[in-house]
Amino acid sequence: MFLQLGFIPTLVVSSAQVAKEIFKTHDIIFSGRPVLYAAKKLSYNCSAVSFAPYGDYWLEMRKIVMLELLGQKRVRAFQSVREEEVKTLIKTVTSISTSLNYSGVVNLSELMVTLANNVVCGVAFGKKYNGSYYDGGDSENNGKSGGIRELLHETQNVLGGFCMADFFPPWLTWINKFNGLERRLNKCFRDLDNFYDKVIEEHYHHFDPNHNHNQTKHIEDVVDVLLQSLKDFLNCTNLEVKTGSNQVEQNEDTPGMVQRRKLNLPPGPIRLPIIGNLHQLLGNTLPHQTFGRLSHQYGPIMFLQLGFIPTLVVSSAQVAKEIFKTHDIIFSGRPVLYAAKKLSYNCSAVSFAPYGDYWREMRKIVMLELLGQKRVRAFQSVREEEVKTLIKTVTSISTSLNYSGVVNLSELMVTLANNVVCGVAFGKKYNGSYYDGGDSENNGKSGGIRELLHETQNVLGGFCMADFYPRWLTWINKFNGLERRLNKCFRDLDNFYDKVIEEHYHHFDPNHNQTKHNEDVVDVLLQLQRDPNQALKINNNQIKGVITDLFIAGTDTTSASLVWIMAELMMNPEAMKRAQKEVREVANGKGFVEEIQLSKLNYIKLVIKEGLRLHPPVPLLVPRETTEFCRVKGYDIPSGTRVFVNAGEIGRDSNHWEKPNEFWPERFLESSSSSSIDYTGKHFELLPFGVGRRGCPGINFAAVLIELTLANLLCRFDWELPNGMKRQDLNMEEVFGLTMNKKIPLCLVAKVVDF
Ligand code: HEM
Repeated sequence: MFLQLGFIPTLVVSSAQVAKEIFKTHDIIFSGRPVLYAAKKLSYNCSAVSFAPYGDYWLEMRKIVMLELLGQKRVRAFQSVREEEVKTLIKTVTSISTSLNYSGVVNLSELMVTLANNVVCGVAFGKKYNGSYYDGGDSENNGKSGGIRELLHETQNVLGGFCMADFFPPWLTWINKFNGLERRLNKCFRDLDNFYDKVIEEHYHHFDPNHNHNQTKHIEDVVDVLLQSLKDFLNCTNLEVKTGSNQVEQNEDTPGMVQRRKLNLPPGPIRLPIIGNLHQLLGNTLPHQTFGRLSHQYGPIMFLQLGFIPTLVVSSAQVAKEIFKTHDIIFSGRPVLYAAKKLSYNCSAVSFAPYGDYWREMRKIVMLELLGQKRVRAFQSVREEEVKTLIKTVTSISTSLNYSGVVNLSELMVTLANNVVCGVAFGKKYNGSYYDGGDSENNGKSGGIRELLHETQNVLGGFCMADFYPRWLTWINKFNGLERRLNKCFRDLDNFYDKVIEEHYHHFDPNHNQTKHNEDVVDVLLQLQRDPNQALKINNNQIKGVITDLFIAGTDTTSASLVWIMAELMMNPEAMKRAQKEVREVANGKGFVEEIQLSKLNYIKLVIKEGLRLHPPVPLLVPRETTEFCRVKGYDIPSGTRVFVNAGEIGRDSNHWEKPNEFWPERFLESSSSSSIDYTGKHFELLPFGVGRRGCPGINFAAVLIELTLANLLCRFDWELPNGMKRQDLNMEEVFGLTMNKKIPLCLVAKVVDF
């Protein structure tokens, strides 16, 4: 039977036959657990078995529980605990039945609870804790206020009670503030947590040969077993608890018992309560510059707390190498960010999918079918046509009186990159309004697709407080306008994509009157959708997610690179002269460099490398998130740590680069020491496209477009600064966003060169 409980689609199974079909055929699919409000908190962010999401982590934890705690051998080992408790029960019943006070009436309900609690206590902790949890449960206050039995009773009640927020979207959890549930839950959690801390502390002594614990020999209990596996895992000879300036005891928000130990975290600035180091990030400088400055003080592996988020910042090639050579998989997660989640159709595209089988399949599709060398070559005509249009536009502006010859290269580069990605993705340009499917011409005006993509970049790249706090705080976005902007963006993009997909259905209809066209990305994805041999069945939302990926990851990055490279060439006339000489020789009097001739351009490639070194368009890469606990350079890195690799800082590290702040393409010439360094992720000194499994898959796509465009801008025109401006007056400031753009648009005068 199907029901809708609040916002939650709900299935109720009420016969053996249906249960059999489900669990014989679809057991894995039905093995997830919902994230329930109280259970999440009390199970330490779903880190135990019962509420862990189905997956590798749950499998490991269940293995531990089955092997070490609940397997037959272990159950047998606790025989004496059970027998002792049942004997105590019998004694109690006997004494009540013979006592005059109780007139022989036994409250079996109460006694069964006591029995079960005592057995679990004995098995879990090696002794009964009947007392108050304030003193670690040692005093005797059987069932009275402040007692452990009472605390467990309250925990059961909180877990079992009706919670409105479990049936509505996460932002509605604020309701629990008013109905008292949050207060009760927090109190329960705090009391349990304090009690557990004391129990664990007591158990540490069982491992310490020097501790005078005057213990009687005891059966190994559950806490002993878990501490032993932690000890084995950490390969420690003792469970010494370290102390130091940057060590925290982690007990929530990061799955796994390992985090219950004091961690030896990398150095970092002092954290303030609640905001951690967020205030440092919100200063006047840009995040990669702030991180750069802090890393000079705290080192190339630095730990911060941004709001509630443990954060690692990597600022040297050496640390990046250690991480991505040794722990690439652990560092291949992505955090779930508020705006990215919505705009990537619930992380269903490549860039924000969590690391795992689904991401692997989607990335394979994107690499094989959309961004691989063969496919990139197939789109040569789209690129050449767009670069020719660009040259025509610049020519017409430079000869027109209206514009006094001044070309806004920043704007033209965005148009170029958008048009190329549109051509590749949809088979045609959509410059118009998204209300009519983008067909009318309203280049960049209100309601236009370019404007919509621009707003999408802004929403994605803006600062979102909820990305640094627990999920229930996302209601903030209702008040600061982000949610409204995000929903509008999503709706408009979604409507537009629907129309584009609808149009593409006709390409598969033999009766539809079509003109011949090149196969575009939407065609390829729709074909895969119909392919019965395709392992991953992709739906329309996934197709939309992939298209968003191409636009968001591929347009601004490419245009920003071109703008920065042109700006650097304007600042360095010698390099400009040398680059122009090369392209004009290769063009051989034709006035246009074709793609096939790009392989002859050597110096241009060095210019691009140098531009990307000084101005990586995504200077902190796309944030990663660790999927497990690991150690780097002797430091503990907890699971769920957000990771920024400061490619901007690494590219200007004076330990690796001579004259690091100078634009000097010659550093990559064959005769020099940096000649072998390229940007494909093999050399950790230069990481504009990222690194490892999650490195940029669009590298070929971007490289060929940047080379072709730059070559032709330099071939066809001589460039000058407008209005008598001097080189040193050219503003090279950066502006914060998803992509690091030049703050002031690059406006230059183009002089057409005759061929
Ligand atoms: C100059 C141009 C470009 C630069 C500098 C750039 C840079 C990056 C960076 C730094 C990352 C994150 C890598 C990491 O986490 O290690 C990335 C990821 C990505 N890029 Fe690019 N990119 C560019 C162009 C493109 C293009 C043209 C496309 C597609 C048309 C593209 C598609 C992607 C995708 C899908 C991802 C996510 C990969 C994943 O998470 O598995 N990029 N890019």
